[in-house]
Amino acid sequence: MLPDVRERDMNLKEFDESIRRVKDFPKPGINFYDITSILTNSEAFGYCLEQMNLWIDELEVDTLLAVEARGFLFAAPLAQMRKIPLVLARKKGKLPGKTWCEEYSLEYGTDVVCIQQEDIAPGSRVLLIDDLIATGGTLKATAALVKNQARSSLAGYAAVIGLPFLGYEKHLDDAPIRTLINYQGE
Ligand SMILES: O=P(O)(O)OC[C@H]1O[C@H](OP(=O)(O)OP(=O)(O)O)[C@H](O)[C@@H]1O
Ligand SMILES: Nc1ncnc2[nH]cnc12
Repeated sequence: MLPDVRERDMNLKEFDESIRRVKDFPKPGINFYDITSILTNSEAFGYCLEQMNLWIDELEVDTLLAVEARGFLFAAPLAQMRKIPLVLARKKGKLPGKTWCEEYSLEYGTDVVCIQQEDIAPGSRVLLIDDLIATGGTLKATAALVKNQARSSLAGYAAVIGLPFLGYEKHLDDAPIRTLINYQGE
């Protein structure tokens, strides 16, 4: 479902046009939604931050957790705007100190995501942020770290782009999902 767009914001067509598509990347058959073209368009980037900021209030969030690498770009300015902690979920081997890690499957492979044990205060209410949700595997694994290891609760899942035809809703059924734009197929 496409989101409502307030009149003073970008309209949905303009926002859609700000997202570059790259066919057959990183593998044949994948239609890649490239958010770097949002970052070079300050109106589009600002629209993302403004809308995500509303989700922080709506979902009563006190901590942001961003997924490597493209989730960082949206979560970092938001965390600073709202003066709330930003926790990084990174691929295995990138974070120093004690970590919790979880393996997951991707649309195009498998990977391992980790967070630092000291970074989330137990009892936090965490919004997970990424650029795009495809199968939901990345966010599901990250959510498991928040709930089972960090003993915190999940306020929701947030991303710029959703690809619901890849089935993420069935994997992320334990908290609200928020996306700015959804694509229904290739
Ligand atoms: O919903 P899923 O099927 O899990 O897929 C979505 C994930 O895939 C992409 O990241 P990728 O693993 O390509 O890493 P990158 O951001 O570091 O390039 C994207 O940025 C999401 O994190
Ligand atoms: N189709 C896609 N476009 C961009 N990032 C992705 N991550 C997983 N699938 C993707």
